[in-house]
Amino acid sequence: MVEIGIVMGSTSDWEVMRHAARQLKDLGVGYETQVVSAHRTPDLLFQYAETAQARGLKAIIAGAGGAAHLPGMLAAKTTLPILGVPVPSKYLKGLDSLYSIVQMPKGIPVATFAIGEAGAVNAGLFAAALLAHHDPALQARLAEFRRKQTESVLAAALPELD
Ligand SMILES: Nc1c(C(=O)O)ncn1[C@@H]1O[C@H](COP(=O)(O)O)[C@@H](O)[C@H]1O
Repeated sequence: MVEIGIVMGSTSDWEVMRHAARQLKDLGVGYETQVVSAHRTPDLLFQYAETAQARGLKAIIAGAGGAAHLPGMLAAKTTLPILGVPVPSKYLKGLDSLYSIVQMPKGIPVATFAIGEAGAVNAGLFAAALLAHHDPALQARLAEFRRKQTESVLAAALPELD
Protein backbone atom coordinates (compact mmCIF):
# COMPACT_ATOMS: atom_id res chain seq x y z
CA MET A 1 0.00 0.00 0.00
CA VAL A 2 1.44 3.35 -1.06
CA GLU A 3 1.17 5.78 1.86
CA ILE A 4 3.98 8.27 1.26
CA GLY A 5 4.56 10.40 -1.81
CA ILE A 6 8.11 11.46 -2.63
CA VAL A 7 8.15 14.26 -5.17
CA MET A 8 10.95 16.44 -6.45
CA GLY A 9 11.32 19.40 -8.76
CA SER A 10 13.68 17.70 -11.21
CA THR A 11 15.25 14.36 -12.01
CA SER A 12 18.51 16.03 -10.91
CA ASP A 13 17.17 15.95 -7.31
CA TRP A 14 17.01 12.15 -7.26
CA GLU A 15 20.60 11.77 -6.08
CA VAL A 16 19.51 13.45 -2.82
CA MET A 17 15.89 12.31 -2.64
CA ARG A 18 16.73 8.64 -3.17
CA HIS A 19 17.91 8.66 0.44
CA ALA A 20 14.33 9.28 1.62
CA ALA A 21 13.13 6.42 -0.56
CA ARG A 22 15.86 4.16 0.84
CA GLN A 23 14.73 4.71 4.43
CA LEU A 24 11.11 4.00 3.56
CA LYS A 25 12.00 0.90 1.56
CA ASP A 26 14.18 -0.48 4.35
CA LEU A 27 11.39 0.10 6.87
CA GLY A 28 8.79 -1.58 4.66
CA VAL A 29 6.78 1.59 4.02
CA GLY A 30 5.00 1.86 0.65
CA TYR A 31 5.91 4.96 -1.33
CA GLU A 32 5.70 6.43 -4.81
CA THR A 33 8.13 8.78 -6.55
CA GLN A 34 7.45 11.44 -9.15
CA VAL A 35 8.95 14.61 -10.62
CA VAL A 36 6.51 17.47 -10.00
CA SER A 37 7.47 21.12 -10.37
CA ALA A 38 5.60 24.20 -9.24
CA HIS A 39 7.40 26.12 -11.96
CA ARG A 40 7.63 23.70 -14.86
CA THR A 41 4.53 21.53 -14.38
CA PRO A 42 2.12 23.69 -12.34
CA ASP A 43 -1.04 21.89 -13.50
CA LEU A 44 0.44 18.52 -12.51
CA LEU A 45 1.33 19.95 -9.10
CA PHE A 46 -2.27 21.01 -8.49
CA GLN A 47 -3.56 17.64 -9.67
CA TYR A 48 -1.06 15.72 -7.53
CA ALA A 49 -1.88 17.70 -4.39
CA GLU A 50 -5.64 17.66 -4.92
CA THR A 51 -5.82 13.88 -5.42
CA ALA A 52 -3.17 12.82 -2.89
CA GLN A 53 -5.43 12.25 0.11
CA ALA A 54 -8.09 10.38 -1.87
CA ARG A 55 -5.36 8.13 -3.29
CA GLY A 56 -4.40 7.10 0.24
CA LEU A 57 -1.27 9.15 0.82
CA LYS A 58 -0.68 10.08 4.47
CA ALA A 59 2.17 12.55 3.91
CA ILE A 60 4.27 13.94 1.07
CA ILE A 61 8.04 14.39 1.10
CA ALA A 62 8.92 17.19 -1.32
CA GLY A 63 12.48 18.01 -2.33
CA ALA A 64 13.52 20.97 -4.43
CA GLY A 65 16.51 23.20 -5.01
CA GLY A 66 17.03 26.91 -5.59
CA ALA A 67 13.73 28.83 -5.65
CA ALA A 68 12.14 25.81 -3.98
CA HIS A 69 8.43 26.58 -4.17
CA LEU A 70 7.32 22.97 -4.58
CA PRO A 71 6.81 22.07 -0.88
CA GLY A 72 4.99 25.30 -0.08
CA MET A 73 2.70 25.08 -3.10
CA LEU A 74 1.82 21.47 -2.25
CA ALA A 75 1.02 22.60 1.30
CA ALA A 76 -1.22 25.29 -0.16
CA LYS A 77 -3.28 22.69 -2.02
CA THR A 78 -3.57 19.84 0.52
CA THR A 79 -3.85 19.52 4.28
CA LEU A 80 -1.64 16.40 4.24
CA PRO A 81 1.64 16.91 6.13
CA ILE A 82 4.33 18.20 3.75
CA LEU A 83 7.94 17.34 4.62
CA GLY A 84 10.27 19.69 2.78
CA VAL A 85 13.82 18.75 1.83
CA PRO A 86 16.11 21.55 0.62
CA VAL A 87 18.21 20.15 -2.22
CA PRO A 88 21.75 21.62 -2.53
CA SER A 89 21.99 24.16 -5.35
CA LYS A 90 24.97 24.97 -7.55
CA TYR A 91 25.71 28.57 -6.59
CA LEU A 92 24.16 29.10 -3.15
CA LYS A 93 24.79 25.55 -1.87
CA GLY A 94 21.20 24.97 -0.81
CA LEU A 95 20.82 27.99 1.47
CA ASP A 96 18.41 29.39 -1.12
CA SER A 97 16.48 26.09 -1.06
CA LEU A 98 16.41 26.07 2.75
CA TYR A 99 15.15 29.64 3.07
CA SER A 100 12.56 29.10 0.33
CA ILE A 101 11.14 26.07 2.15
CA VAL A 102 11.45 27.07 5.79
CA GLN A 103 10.12 30.64 5.66
CA MET A 104 6.46 29.80 5.08
CA PRO A 105 3.83 32.35 5.98
CA LYS A 106 1.72 31.44 9.00
CA GLY A 107 -1.26 29.23 8.24
CA ILE A 108 0.39 26.99 5.61
CA PRO A 109 3.02 24.87 7.37
CA VAL A 110 5.84 22.87 5.80
CA ALA A 111 8.02 20.73 8.08
CA THR A 112 11.52 21.60 6.91
CA PHE A 113 14.51 19.26 7.12
CA ALA A 114 18.26 19.75 6.76
CA ILE A 115 19.89 20.53 3.41
CA GLY A 116 20.81 17.48 1.33
CA GLU A 117 21.24 13.82 2.18
CA ALA A 118 20.73 14.16 5.95
CA GLY A 119 17.48 16.01 5.34
CA ALA A 120 16.25 13.37 2.90
CA VAL A 121 17.14 10.54 5.29
CA ASN A 122 15.41 12.27 8.19
CA ALA A 123 12.34 13.13 6.12
CA GLY A 124 12.02 9.41 5.32
CA LEU A 125 12.43 8.46 8.97
CA PHE A 126 9.99 11.15 10.05
CA ALA A 127 7.37 10.01 7.54
CA ALA A 128 7.76 6.47 8.89
CA ALA A 129 7.37 7.79 12.44
CA LEU A 130 4.11 9.50 11.46
CA LEU A 131 2.73 6.18 10.17
CA ALA A 132 4.18 4.17 13.08
CA HIS A 133 1.85 6.01 15.41
CA HIS A 134 -0.92 3.68 14.14
CA ASP A 135 1.26 0.71 13.20
CA PRO A 136 2.98 -1.22 16.04
CA ALA A 137 4.96 -3.43 13.63
CA LEU A 138 6.44 -0.37 11.93
CA GLN A 139 7.12 1.14 15.35
CA ALA A 140 9.12 -1.99 16.20
CA ARG A 141 11.11 -1.73 12.95
CA LEU A 142 11.92 1.90 13.71
CA ALA A 143 13.08 0.96 17.21
CA GLU A 144 15.28 -1.77 15.72
CA PHE A 145 16.79 0.76 13.28
CA ARG A 146 17.69 2.99 16.25
CA ARG A 147 19.12 0.05 18.19
CA LYS A 148 21.39 -0.97 15.31
CA GLN A 149 22.46 2.64 14.74
CA THR A 150 23.44 2.98 18.41
CA GLU A 151 25.30 -0.34 18.24
CA SER A 152 27.35 0.72 15.20
CA VAL A 153 28.25 4.09 16.76
CA LEU A 154 29.40 2.40 19.95
CA ALA A 155 31.43 -0.15 17.95
CA ALA A 156 33.19 2.49 15.84
CA ALA A 157 36.87 3.05 16.55
CA LEU A 158 38.79 6.26 15.84
CA PRO A 159 41.99 5.94 13.75
CA GLU A 160 45.36 5.72 15.53
CA LEU A 161 47.92 8.47 14.96
CA ASP A 162 51.05 7.56 12.89
N1 LIG B 1 12.76 24.36 -7.09
C1 LIG B 1 12.34 23.76 -8.20
C2 LIG B 1 11.01 23.59 -8.61
C3 LIG B 1 9.82 24.01 -7.82
O1 LIG B 1 10.00 24.49 -6.68
O2 LIG B 1 8.71 23.83 -8.31
N2 LIG B 1 11.00 22.96 -9.79
C4 LIG B 1 12.27 22.68 -10.12
N3 LIG B 1 13.08 23.18 -9.16
C5 LIG B 1 14.51 22.96 -8.98
O3 LIG B 1 15.36 23.40 -9.98
C6 LIG B 1 16.60 22.77 -9.73
C7 LIG B 1 17.37 22.63 -11.00
O4 LIG B 1 16.68 21.77 -11.87
P1 LIG B 1 17.39 21.20 -13.20
O5 LIG B 1 18.56 20.35 -12.71
O6 LIG B 1 16.33 20.36 -13.86
O7 LIG B 1 17.80 22.38 -13.99
C8 LIG B 1 16.28 21.43 -9.06
O8 LIG B 1 16.95 21.34 -7.81
C9 LIG B 1 14.79 21.50 -8.89
O9 LIG B 1 14.32 21.00 -7.65
